[in-house]
Amino acid sequence: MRLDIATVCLSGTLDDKLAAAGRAGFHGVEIFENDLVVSPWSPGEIRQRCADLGLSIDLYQPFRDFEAVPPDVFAANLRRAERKFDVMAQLGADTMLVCSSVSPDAVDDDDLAAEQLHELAARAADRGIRIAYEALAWGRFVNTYEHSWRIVRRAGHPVLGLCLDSFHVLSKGSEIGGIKVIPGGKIFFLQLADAPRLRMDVLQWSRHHRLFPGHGDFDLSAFLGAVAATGYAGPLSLEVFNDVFRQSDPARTAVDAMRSLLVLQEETARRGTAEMRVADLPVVPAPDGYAFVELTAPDPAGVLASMGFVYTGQHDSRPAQLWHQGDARIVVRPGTDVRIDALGVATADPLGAAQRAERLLAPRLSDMDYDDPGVRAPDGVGVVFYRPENDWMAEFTPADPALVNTCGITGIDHISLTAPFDDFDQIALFYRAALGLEAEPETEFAAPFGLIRSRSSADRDRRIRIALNVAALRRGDWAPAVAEPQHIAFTSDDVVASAKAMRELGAPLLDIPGNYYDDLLARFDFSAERLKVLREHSVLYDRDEHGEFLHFYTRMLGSRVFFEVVQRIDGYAGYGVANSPVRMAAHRQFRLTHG
Ligand SMILES: O=C(O)c1ccc(O)c(O)c1
Ligand SMILES: [Mg+2]
Repeated sequence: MRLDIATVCLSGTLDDKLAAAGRAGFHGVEIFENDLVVSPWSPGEIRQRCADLGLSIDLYQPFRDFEAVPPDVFAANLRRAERKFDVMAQLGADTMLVCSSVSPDAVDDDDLAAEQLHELAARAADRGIRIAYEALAWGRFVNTYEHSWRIVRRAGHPVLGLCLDSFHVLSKGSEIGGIKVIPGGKIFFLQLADAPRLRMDVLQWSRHHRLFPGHGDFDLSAFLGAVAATGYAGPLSLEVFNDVFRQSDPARTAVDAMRSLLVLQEETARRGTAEMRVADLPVVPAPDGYAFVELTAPDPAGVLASMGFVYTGQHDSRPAQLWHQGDARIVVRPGTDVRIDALGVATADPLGAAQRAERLLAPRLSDMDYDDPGVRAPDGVGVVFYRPENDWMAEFTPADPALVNTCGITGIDHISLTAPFDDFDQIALFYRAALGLEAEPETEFAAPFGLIRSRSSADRDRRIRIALNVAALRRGDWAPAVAEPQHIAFTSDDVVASAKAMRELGAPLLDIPGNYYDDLLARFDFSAERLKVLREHSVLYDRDEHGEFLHFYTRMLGSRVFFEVVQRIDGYAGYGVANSPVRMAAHRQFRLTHG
């Protein structure tokens, strides 16, 4: 299917927007009138520019406040329309979007609306133009797709059809089953936007908070499935009004937008909509877990050894060391600060997985860095794919077996990354789509330096879990929060024993304040002995409907990375998010007292 984007989605002037859309691989655009009016290019030049970029102009919009008005206003509106048809002729655009009226001049009269739209369509037909009528969710009298369809049907003109916009339909909670009775040929245009569920005025919601598909809470694949079932064969066009995107690098936004459409098509097809031709995204087996996590660090040996890791080998061609404990493997390469460089993901089909991620517009990693196929995620973290049988370990020359002081770590539970506010949604969608993960419910918590949104995703078997937090914005000079913390959470079958063993080896564990334990006692009916053990070892606690969660943290290593050790009891499914503010405050306290 043709994949389009409205120029309103992207920041900049028309040349920035078109270049970004073209480069991201879109087939066509909706030209927003404002973008055209402020452009130094004539409509003919815009047409040429689009052609050079391989873009068609599939819609001109918006034409407002046209229908159901008194005769004098109607005459003026027709004159206005004729001037826009002139522009469209020069643009080579054949479809004009007419929004349902919000005008105080309009009257509540469907017959009059149909009659006037018929007249508009007759004039459009003379110019080879089609009219797509869209019910704005805040339209004065027409604000549901069902109502706009009744009027279009009553008008009965072949070049008058509907524009369906997922935001207007889903924001009102309309029944999407009704879409299936509309003949596909009468749907002239389809606009797609997601949004978070918010309780607010619908116009404000639409103008400020629309999102690309997969970033919000709407069931867009059900919506697209319903539209596809009508036989609609026109473009899938993104129309997202969003305060952040209006200011962001349009090239990056356009890539994010394209990725969201590819994922939406795939999901719609997977949910059984035969009409939806699948984007050629390779389908790959579920990941088998973390092969390893790669860190840059100046002096890894100290901390990893104090946590019971064993130095296992030196890479044959790169300055990288392999450390392991249980099934947790850490590759460390020397560098000035500590950061997570790459996730090694075990999969039965490494090449397919890398091709899928590449098709999702992630750049391929160079062979210089890794012998195996990998990509760079939008947050800069490498994702490298390996067969599960560990053949990648052959690249390391085994080290002399060191003194083994295991501290009970059995594997990697999850990776936690922090994304800048503006990129959070696209980074979350990328990891989910590239690795075949399912989104877990989004949470938010009040942390010392900001309200933090947190969203995790995991594969069905919970072998790969990625938790993503929004970075605190760090407004002004008051910026005490760690910029973009990252951490690796290891599993242990006995967290208290692990904490004890690590303390004995001198691991830099994080002390948790006494108030936290007093509060635990109030919230949970602990025995005095149990509480004493948790307090003594700075082990935190959480509980969900499945079971219990025990975990502890290290101090910050370098400027942004720390480790966690977790124990999930009876299928606890969360991440101890309730304890995150405690951890953040404790990291802050350590910085204050130890510099
Ligand atoms: O917010 C608006 O006015 C507006 C304009 C054009 C559209 O297609 C739309 O969905 C909303
Ligand atoms: Mg719209």
